[in-house]
Amino acid sequence: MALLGQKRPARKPTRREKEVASRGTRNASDADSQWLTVDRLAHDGRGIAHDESGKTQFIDQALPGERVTLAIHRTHKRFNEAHVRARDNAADSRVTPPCAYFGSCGGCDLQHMALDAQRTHKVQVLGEHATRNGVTLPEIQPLGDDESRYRRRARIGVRVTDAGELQFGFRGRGSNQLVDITTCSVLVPELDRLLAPLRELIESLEAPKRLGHLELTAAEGQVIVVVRQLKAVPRDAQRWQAFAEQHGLVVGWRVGRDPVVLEWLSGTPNAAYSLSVGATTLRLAFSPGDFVQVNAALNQRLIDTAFEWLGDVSGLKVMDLYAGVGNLTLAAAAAGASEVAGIEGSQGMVDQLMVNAEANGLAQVSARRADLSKALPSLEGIDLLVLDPPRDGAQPLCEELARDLHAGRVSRVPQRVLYIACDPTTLMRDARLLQDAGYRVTRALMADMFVHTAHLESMLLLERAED
Ligand SMILES: C[S@@+](CC[C@H](N)C(=O)[O-])C[C@H]1O[C@@H](n2cnc3c(N)ncnc32)[C@H](O)[C@@H]1O
Repeated sequence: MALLGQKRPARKPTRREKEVASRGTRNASDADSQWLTVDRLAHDGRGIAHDESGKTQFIDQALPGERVTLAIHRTHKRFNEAHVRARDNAADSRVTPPCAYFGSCGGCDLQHMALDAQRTHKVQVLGEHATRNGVTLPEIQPLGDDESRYRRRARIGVRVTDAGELQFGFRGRGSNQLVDITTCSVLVPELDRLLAPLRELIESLEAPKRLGHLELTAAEGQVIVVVRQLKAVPRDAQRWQAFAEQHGLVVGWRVGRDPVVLEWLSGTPNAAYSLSVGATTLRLAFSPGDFVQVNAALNQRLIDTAFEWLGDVSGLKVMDLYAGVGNLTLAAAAAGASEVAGIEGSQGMVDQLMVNAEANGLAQVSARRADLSKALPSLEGIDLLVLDPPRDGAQPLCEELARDLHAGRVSRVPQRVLYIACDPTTLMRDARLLQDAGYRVTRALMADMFVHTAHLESMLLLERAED
């Protein structure tokens, strides 16, 4: 009989559910009382120590050389996850985190480490990924700057609890819950100073529950706020308009589900950033949903380094895969390449790339849409291949290059590959494929694009011997 309108009786947990529960969370009172010394850092920035039985402990915010006792918050068969209960000494690299939310907010992992120590750690991580994959690297160049207010884009979650409390911020560490914030020390100042007023505005809205999240973008000369709104609320639209006027913002909302409609409530978006290539200054326009690197200064320096490595590219035929709105495509053209073809999966970004090429007078640029996980382009006659894939990497393409090289089809294999990656695991997997086929990594760089987090951007130049 159907239990309409009645509570279902509790069912027995499955064996899997029982196992997960028994693994579960131990509270601090169960914690180990041994003093352990932290040996090194895991790739995600947690300290690693071993207890008397040899079991590995991953410890939040513990640094190499520190003696600690632990509060274990999760046990597994081969390792435990823990945080520090007591610390006997402080590593030289320890600093006071600049943000009061560090530790609870999931946005940053490394604020307790000095910036140069963060960078040394990330260079080491990149090197370890290379070693693990058998890739031979030259010395890894670190690239970073001291400006840690770097994020020009952010997505802020908004939730109203059943008790009517507003939560406004990023997800907590290892949790789905939002950590309520009024400031963020890695946002560029024009975005950070908006957080407290935005929070106040949302509290005053008629229907804050209709709001999903906010996307903030600091473009040159313009700050754009896009509100994810489940259902339009006209009185709230007026409040957003007044807020936009007061703070000089462009505000839009994406309303509804299926289809979601983007409606501009105040101002007209005209987002763009500048990029210098030699004596040329490019202006790249983008829409709020398009990919752009979050750290503008490091993006510029990464491109400077790339063209320093590449030397004179005039007359070269270049293909830029995963091209976005043309960040590297236009840079290669401005540096003198004779033909540059960009391929990108989003038609909107392909169109934007072509608008950008035309606006910057770069007639040698072409672009088309393709899903590069399925359709591989012909590289016949290409001198330089630029790869800048998402986290999955570019395995199918690298496999195809390796097959062509093994089969002696050298005209289809570029002399040089410039590979930029946000995931060192897939980067080194792909680099190994290219290395086995005859490429050599001649330059390697770790760009600290995401300061205070364990993420790193890397760039390799791979070259094969002249035919
Ligand atoms: C890391 S971004 C790089 C964008 C650009 N190179 C830049 O520097 O701004 C990766 C790009 O790959 C695109 N992309 C993701 N998956 C793709 C696929 N399967 N085929 C083609 N493009 C894809 C994304 O839309 C995004 O623009």
